[in-house]
Amino acid sequence: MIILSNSATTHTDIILRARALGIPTRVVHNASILNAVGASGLQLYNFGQSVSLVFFTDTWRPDSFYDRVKENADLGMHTLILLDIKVKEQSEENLARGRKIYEPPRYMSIPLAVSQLISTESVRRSGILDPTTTLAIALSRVGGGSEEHIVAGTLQELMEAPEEVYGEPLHSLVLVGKRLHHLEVDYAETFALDRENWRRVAKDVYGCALED
Ligand SMILES: C[S@@+](CC[C@H](N)C(=O)[O-])C[C@H]1O[C@@H](n2cnc3c(N)ncnc32)[C@H](O)[C@@H]1O
Repeated sequence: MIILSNSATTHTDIILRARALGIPTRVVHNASILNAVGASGLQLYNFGQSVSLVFFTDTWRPDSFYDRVKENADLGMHTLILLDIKVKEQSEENLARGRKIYEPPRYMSIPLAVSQLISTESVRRSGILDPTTTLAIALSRVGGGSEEHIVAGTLQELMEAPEEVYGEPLHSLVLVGKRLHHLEVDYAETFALDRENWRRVAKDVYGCALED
């Protein structure tokens, strides 16, 4: 059995279970969003823990990701947020009736992800996510040639941009940490919705030493 990369709990679990069954394993290292996120211009060694954001419902709004984001933010680190995908999901009724009918696939969009982050901030209130002063970078289809889209801005700018700006899923979002290097700002400026505001926030709010 060959596992393409061993970078997450799922992979480690599969390898350990295969070994326990006496199945030979071999890891072939592979590209992953965990390193391809470097396409944003943010340096990989400035990232903290990655988190996943799931679709909120009226009754289920899990926000434990916020604690990880806060830990990263307190250290000035960037946070990679993986966005929920729902494929091969059954409705409760079809599940209950044992019907193998699946709902259409759903992929969390960047504006939805940002609105969920802002609504979580309004509940948790640590002040780490602010619509106009938190910078973020949205990435879709990284490594997908002309289908790759990278868009940078404040949370508010990203939430208000039309969905077409982001291209097709899969999408990820990076919250920019305060320990921001001026080269990261310069590089990601190419992707900014509003270049002037990107530099202004980086300089005035993040305290990044930028040349005017
Ligand atoms: C299970 S996770 C990661 C799995 C994948 N094997 C990897 O390590 O890249 C799936 C999530 O990763 C992110 N993702 C994976 N590939 C991506 C890509 N090419 N561009 C942007 N985000 C991606 C999306 O947020 C997606 O919902």
